[in-house]
Amino acid sequence: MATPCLTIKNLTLAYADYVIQQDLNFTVNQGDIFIIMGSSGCGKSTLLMNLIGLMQPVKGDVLYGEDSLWQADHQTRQRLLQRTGVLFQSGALLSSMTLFENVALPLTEHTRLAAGRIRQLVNYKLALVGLAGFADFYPAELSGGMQKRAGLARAMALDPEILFFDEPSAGLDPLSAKLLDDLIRNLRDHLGTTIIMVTHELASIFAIGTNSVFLDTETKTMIAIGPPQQLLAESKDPKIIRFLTRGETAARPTDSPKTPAV
Ligand SMILES: Nc1ncnc2c1ncn2[C@@H]1O[C@H](COP(=O)(O)OP(=O)(O)OP(=O)(O)O)[C@@H](O)[C@H]1O
Repeated sequence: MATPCLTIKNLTLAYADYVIQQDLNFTVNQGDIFIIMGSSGCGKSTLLMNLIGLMQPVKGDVLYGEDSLWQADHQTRQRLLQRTGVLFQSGALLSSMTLFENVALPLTEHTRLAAGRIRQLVNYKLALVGLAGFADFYPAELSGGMQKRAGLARAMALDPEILFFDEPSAGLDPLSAKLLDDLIRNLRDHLGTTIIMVTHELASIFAIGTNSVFLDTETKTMIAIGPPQQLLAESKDPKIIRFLTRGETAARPTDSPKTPAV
């Protein structure tokens, strides 16, 4: 049976009085690769910030397992957030540090592990993302795909239960994007990490998404939830169909069971 990892309850997101999304209710289960999708500006990144403690919702709550993120005191919130890792669009590596130092940073900041143990863990994480042998390189000496994978190694440094990604494959060529998808799926399969990903890359959405939510700009709320393939095959909402077929299909034909091509 599916175990809830993150529960989003009646969430309303706003910048001051400007409501971005409201009445969001959904559950991310352990082991999901959960996609947050919707057109540009609908509020995907804003939702992510409310899930990772960087921005407080104006209403509702986020539960990590059974623990409230937003009713909790600061210390408890920090403890809950230590179970997470985040990879932002930019990869956010520190340019003045080598890959080794970048990946070691969360370990030196948040643990009391001995230097030798940290070295072992960093080398393991770099090997995990295919960057063994690049520990002494600086971010500027790497390709965009390698920088993303290094960012992933850093996000994985503290063995998070949940990994959040904001547009991980943005700016990558299709092959590097596919490699990153494969890596994300491997992490889920081998380490059991739950993945929550903001993206509008259709290839990634269909390749690795096990469940998804669709945020709508017009109504300012979610208008669909379900596995992406299922939404593509079954949704009757023109907005969802247009999005998932890159605008090639405006509405589902009623006389043909054929799935539109993507
Ligand atoms: N700091 C801010 N203050 C006020 N409004 C903001 C702020 N950040 C974002 N917004 C607005 O909130 C809305 C949602 O932005 P957000 O970046 O969450 O959307 P998104 O779906 O992630 O977009 P994209 O796909 O283009 O990255 C947009 O209208 C944006 O202009």
